[in-house]
Amino acid sequence: MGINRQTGLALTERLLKLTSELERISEERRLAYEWLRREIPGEHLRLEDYDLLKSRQEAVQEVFTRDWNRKLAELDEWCRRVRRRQPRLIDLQEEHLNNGDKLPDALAFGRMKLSCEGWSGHVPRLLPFPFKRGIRMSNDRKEQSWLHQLLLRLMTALPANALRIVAYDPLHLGSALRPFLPLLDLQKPFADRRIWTRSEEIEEVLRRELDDIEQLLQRRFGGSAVDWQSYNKLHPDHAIPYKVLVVLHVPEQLTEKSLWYLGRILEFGPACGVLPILSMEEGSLEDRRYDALRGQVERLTQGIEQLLESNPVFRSFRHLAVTEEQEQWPDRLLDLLGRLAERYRSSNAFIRKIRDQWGEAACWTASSRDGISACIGWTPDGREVEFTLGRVDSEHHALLAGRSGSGKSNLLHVLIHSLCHRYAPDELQVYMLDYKQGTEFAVYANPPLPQAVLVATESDPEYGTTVLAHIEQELQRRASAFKRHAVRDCAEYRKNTGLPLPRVLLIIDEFQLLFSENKDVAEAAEKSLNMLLRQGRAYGIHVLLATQTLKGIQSMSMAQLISQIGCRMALACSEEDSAMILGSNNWAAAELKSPPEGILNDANGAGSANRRFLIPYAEPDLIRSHLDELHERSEQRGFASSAKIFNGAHLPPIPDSRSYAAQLAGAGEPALVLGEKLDFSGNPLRLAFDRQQPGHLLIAGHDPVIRQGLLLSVIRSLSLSEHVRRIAYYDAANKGASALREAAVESAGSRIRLFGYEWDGDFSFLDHTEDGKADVLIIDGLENAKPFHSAVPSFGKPKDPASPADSLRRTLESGHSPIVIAVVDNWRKANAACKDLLPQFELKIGYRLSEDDAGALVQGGGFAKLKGLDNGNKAVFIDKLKNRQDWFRPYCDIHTEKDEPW
Ligand SMILES: Nc1ncnc2c1ncn2[C@@H]1O[C@H](COP(=O)(O)OP(=O)(O)OP(=O)(O)O)[C@@H](O)[C@H]1O
Repeated sequence: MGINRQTGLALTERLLKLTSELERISEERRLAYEWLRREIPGEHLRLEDYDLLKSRQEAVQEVFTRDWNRKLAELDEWCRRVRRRQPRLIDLQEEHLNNGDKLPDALAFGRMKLSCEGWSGHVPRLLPFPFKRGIRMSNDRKEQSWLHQLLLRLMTALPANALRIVAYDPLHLGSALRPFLPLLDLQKPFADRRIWTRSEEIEEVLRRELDDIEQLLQRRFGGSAVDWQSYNKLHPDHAIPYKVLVVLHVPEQLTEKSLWYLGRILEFGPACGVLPILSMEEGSLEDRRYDALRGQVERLTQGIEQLLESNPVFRSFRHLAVTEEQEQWPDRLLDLLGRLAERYRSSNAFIRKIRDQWGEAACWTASSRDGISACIGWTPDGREVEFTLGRVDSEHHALLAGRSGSGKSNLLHVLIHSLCHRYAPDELQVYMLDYKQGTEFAVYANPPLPQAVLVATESDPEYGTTVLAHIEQELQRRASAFKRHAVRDCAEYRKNTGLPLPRVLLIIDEFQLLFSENKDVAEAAEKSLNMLLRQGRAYGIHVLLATQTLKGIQSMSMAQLISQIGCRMALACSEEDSAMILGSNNWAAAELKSPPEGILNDANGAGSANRRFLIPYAEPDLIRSHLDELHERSEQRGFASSAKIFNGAHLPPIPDSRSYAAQLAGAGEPALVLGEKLDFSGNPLRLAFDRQQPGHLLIAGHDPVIRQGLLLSVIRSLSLSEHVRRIAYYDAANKGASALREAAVESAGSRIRLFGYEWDGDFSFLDHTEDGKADVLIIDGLENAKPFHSAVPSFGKPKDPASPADSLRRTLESGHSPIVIAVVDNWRKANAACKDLLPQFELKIGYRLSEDDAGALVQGGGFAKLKGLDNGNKAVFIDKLKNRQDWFRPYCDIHTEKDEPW
């Protein structure tokens, strides 16, 4: 309403001043008459004196009438101004509802009749707003009706978004507020959508309100804002609503804790925009148990009667008679309530921004010693909703679920940003493992989120298990350290040793995919997750699992896994999912309108612990700029980023020669560097050929990009290896691309000889090892390499030297130089053409093979059936001799597709 902004003077003062002016004018007239009487005594007046007196009196009256009328007109204008916005309650109409965003600085409540001689008029009685102290009243009908009137006035005079009401009525089960019950279904102004009635409920509600007050005092205020009003003035875009806390029949059903909470709220509430209104019987706090509260009520509240008494200034008037007139309850309230409901409904749109949660002062100042928490949204009545893990009184792991499009990714962004705003990298480490297709978490890779240890997008289940294993190792490391220092948990470790120990948060989006592919992987994942969920708490390791649905995965021992997760966050989903996420019989999530609504439940899904909240939108630009800010801050503070980046959608690019050389340095034998290990380390996969018994390598799979990448890696590795003398490259499939040829010649120079598909296969120029260096024969397309197929008869004289096929077989059997590296594109064809050769290779690499072909590849090696090789950007290396199996991601040449055939 902002009336004071227009006048520069608060309304209450203005009306008081104008009324006092009327009194002053009357008093001035009286004084003037008195003076005249003294000057011109009335007895035995001469005629001319009488005339003089008469004319003087008329002049005084004239001045009086002029001034009086002027002031009256002014007063009238102000009264009309007030009444235009806050008429008497019986005159309230829709147009009087405050549809703006400004708060009034006074509430009209009843009126005063002023009379003076023959004149009388009314001025509204104004109560300064906000109230400086709580209000107490009795339970009698008159005072209860004042309560209704006061609430109605607040609902109509404050903007819809600016008022919240929390009420407790233990004796009448909510019916004490009967006129307002039709509003309960809305989220405003009764944000809880009900009136609390039970002892344990009010204890919880009072605790919550006190927590909010504490939050305001500790986090939101400070600096330039000292209280609710000054904060709202500084932050008009996200002003904190005014809250009325009605507690009827005090101390009925109030536990000891409730009494204590209430006392604190009386003390600190009004400065934080919380108005406690208590009703109680005379003497109901006489018992010694209530001594403290009684004192607080006397000191910190004012009786409603006192509040409604006219200003003492009026009592000193001698001309103006002032009488109070109370409000009357409107007859047609239902109509008005309908309008009010409409207004509250339409104001439900969520207006908070994610940035509202962050303040510069709060950046990286929090300690995670006793747990981590961050604001992830607001309840409909504007209270911050904190996501908390790891505290003594909180849960330790979280589950987030909601159907596709319900805003899971958005909530994860909000959560990650809010946490990473609060905790520096030495307080919090985040592992992000995303199984979703798309680039949702990719934003955290560049620039890397300072707290991120891992940013993995489009992850692979195999890879996921290695991440879990890595975190398990971290847990073990912590366990040993705790044992050494004889401490029980993270907080104690930090307290006793003074050493830093960041909390670890592992976030797995679409975690059900970890269990989707392969039984071995699923079992490994489940085992690790179980271990982290069971033991993570003490070691400051927390897990957040997100999923679209729990259906399907429930069939595994997932139910047990999930039962260990106490904090549940649900977005819109089916009733079935709601019951699975939150807890049986808890279907509340099915009613959610997500985005932006969500439910936070940190009591294992118990229905009474549902906290409905609204999630802010993490705008992409904002996310990016916040990340830049965090990154800059981390550089200033000297936190070196060590985030591992994994993108399952792309193969790693072939490193430059220098990196290859570095990888090969120190190898005492010919070696290949073929890609990155598919594990948390992401280290290069180095494959060395034993000097004594080098073994031969078969590479099989159907994917031109991987094939090309592997061949380039092979050639580059061999040409950089000081233990390789000569290389023969036979392009039997006639598939070689110019890039490959150029790379071969460029890196190996004269050490390489290139052969086309017409080659006769005579590789006798490749000697056995002489000077400790090996020769290598690369057969690219073994299935097409006719000279090496046993089916090809060896024409010529029987005494002719051995055919290339025989020589190759002998070489493979002997396991001696030249080292043979054969590439097979079409496994079936190769199996038909040179079945006898294939088992001779001790070293094998497979990629993009059907389950059967993969089985045939590892046949006889004692390896479990290879699953998951038919898709994904990965390959497996198998060493039969050493019984070794490594999954890896082959390097690829990003230009492969553009190359023309060789
Ligand atoms: N709190 C919010 N306020 C406004 N818009 C939102 C909010 N949360 C999400 N959205 C919007 O809703 C859409 C879906 O959100 P999001 O991608 O986070 O959902 P999701 O549950 O992760 O979906 P999916 O599982 O299909 O990827 C997006 O366009 C997003 O911008």
